[in-house]
Amino acid sequence: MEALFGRNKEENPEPIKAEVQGEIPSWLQGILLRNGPGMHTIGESKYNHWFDGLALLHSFTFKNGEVYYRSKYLRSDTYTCNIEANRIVVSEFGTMAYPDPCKNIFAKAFCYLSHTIPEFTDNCLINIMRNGDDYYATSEVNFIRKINPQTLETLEKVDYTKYVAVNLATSHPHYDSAGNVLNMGTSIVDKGKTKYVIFKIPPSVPETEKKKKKSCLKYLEVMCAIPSRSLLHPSYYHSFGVTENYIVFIEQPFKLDILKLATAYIRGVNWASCLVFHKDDKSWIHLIDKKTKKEVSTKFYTDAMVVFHHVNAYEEDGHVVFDIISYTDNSLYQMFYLKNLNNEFQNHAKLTAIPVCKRFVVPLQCDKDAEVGSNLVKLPSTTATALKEKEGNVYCQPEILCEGIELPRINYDYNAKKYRYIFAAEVRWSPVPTKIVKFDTGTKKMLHWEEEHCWPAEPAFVTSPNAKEEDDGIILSSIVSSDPKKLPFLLILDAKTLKEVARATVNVEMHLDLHGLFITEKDLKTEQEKDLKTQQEKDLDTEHE
Ligand SMILES: CC(C)=CCC/C(C)=C/C=C/C(C)=C/C=C/C(C)=C/C=C/C=C(C)/C=C/C=C(C)/C=C/C1=C(C)CCCC1(C)C
Ligand SMILES: [Fe+2]
Repeated sequence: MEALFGRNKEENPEPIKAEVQGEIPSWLQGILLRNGPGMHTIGESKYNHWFDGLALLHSFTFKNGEVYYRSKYLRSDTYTCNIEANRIVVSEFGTMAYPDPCKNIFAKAFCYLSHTIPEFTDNCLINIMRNGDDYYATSEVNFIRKINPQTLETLEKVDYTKYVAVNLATSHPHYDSAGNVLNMGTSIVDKGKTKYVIFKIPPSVPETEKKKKKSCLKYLEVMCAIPSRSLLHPSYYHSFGVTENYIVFIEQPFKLDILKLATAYIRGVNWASCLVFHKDDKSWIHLIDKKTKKEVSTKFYTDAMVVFHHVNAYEEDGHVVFDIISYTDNSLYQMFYLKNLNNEFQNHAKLTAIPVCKRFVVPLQCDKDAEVGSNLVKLPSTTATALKEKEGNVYCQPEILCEGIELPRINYDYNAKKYRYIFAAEVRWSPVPTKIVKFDTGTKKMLHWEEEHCWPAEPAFVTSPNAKEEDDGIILSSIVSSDPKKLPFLLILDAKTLKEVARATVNVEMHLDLHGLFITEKDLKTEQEKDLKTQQEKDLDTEHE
């Protein structure tokens, strides 16, 4: 346990050929690229929290039925500074470091009101984001780190604040069919006008600008800004939902306390202690119309909850339906403190609220004449309700879809559309993913894959060629083992049956990761190809001149 969570993992930057059992589908060509914390001790100093660890990228490359594994630490400025100092010198969410680049700023009381934004960590350990031909390691602060998806090399550091006024941004962006990135961030240092900002990044730069080799981020567009209900207590959020016409944002009572943040450094506490769950408050559900860029004016709310992952959202007969994994408290973050994840974790690392997959249904037409107390949901397929209240507010009560799943993924071709299947890791009361599950939201039936001592990572769905049905494809997951004698492997399951198709075993110490994505062969461009493309475009331009 200790070994799986807290022990530093070695990187293996050169490709290692995996031993394949079963048959890798011949059409499966590309790279599964994933991110997660790999180093928690630097010299004598240790991070407090598992989500603080230095980002370790790893990938499985599928080529002609063979699989190659590699891993490499993200060479973030955080990594470099820490390794040079041989101790933790940059603060992470769960670990305050001294000295720290933030010192000059946060030593001044109430400096959050000033315009100076301190340089935060660029240890992007949570996910991978695709933007056109570019790939980034992401976290939840204003920095993202461009990476080479084939070699795992770290490229430039990109600062969102140069393009949009956000101090935080999610590591779970969405993508539309045109390849635009849609993401959300929070602006907390803009003259006290705390707000949530929804923005869009195009997949390429305008034709006329191509010669200048500018970044797509230069063409970032702000779609909408939603003022925070409380200027000093913006909500924390880890993801959001999209439907064809709307963005779904939950302003949950799991909030950052800005006054506490401003004094955290001098008080000697971590940033995480400034995140507070107000169990008696409401969770507000915001729907933003993508076309008008305005919020739906009806006030929808539900009970207090803590949400990290949205599963999917869609519209059906005048309703917005969205599925999330929710908790009734903040024990998930507490559970991942490394002091709890030792060999006696069974006693220390326990959730007091298990993840529950819930379906909310929000009516788009709120009949003015509807009686107070009436249910505005007209969908026969769900037990979720939306009750009209006196003040015109609408109180939403969810339908419970299932319990004990996390790290949800779907066939992303069905994102924002009516869908049926959720792929996820099964978790109960401890931070141990025990099974891979496929949940059918229609029949409520579940399929499982499990093996003794095996801890599966978030399952990624890859569509098969000529797919007709939603689950025509395979599931990829990297599996680590709590039995030191058992080697880690990449697992391929048939997404229809959840039966094993093949596995590729690697003789390395693999880390537990968080999130990632699959890049198909055709989307992979070598740096030479990218340069060639730019050159061809330049040549075309000169021909036209
Ligand atoms: C063992 C496994 C893998 C599975 C088991 C199954 C299971 C239960 C899975 C559950 C998984 C979940 C729910 C994962 C969630 C991951 C999260 C929430 C990561 C957040 C990171 C947030 C990060 C890094 C946030 C960093 C934020 C920072 C540094 C903020 C800094 C800040 C500073 C410095 C001052 C100004 C304020 C501000 C807050 C912006
Ligand atoms: Fe996440």
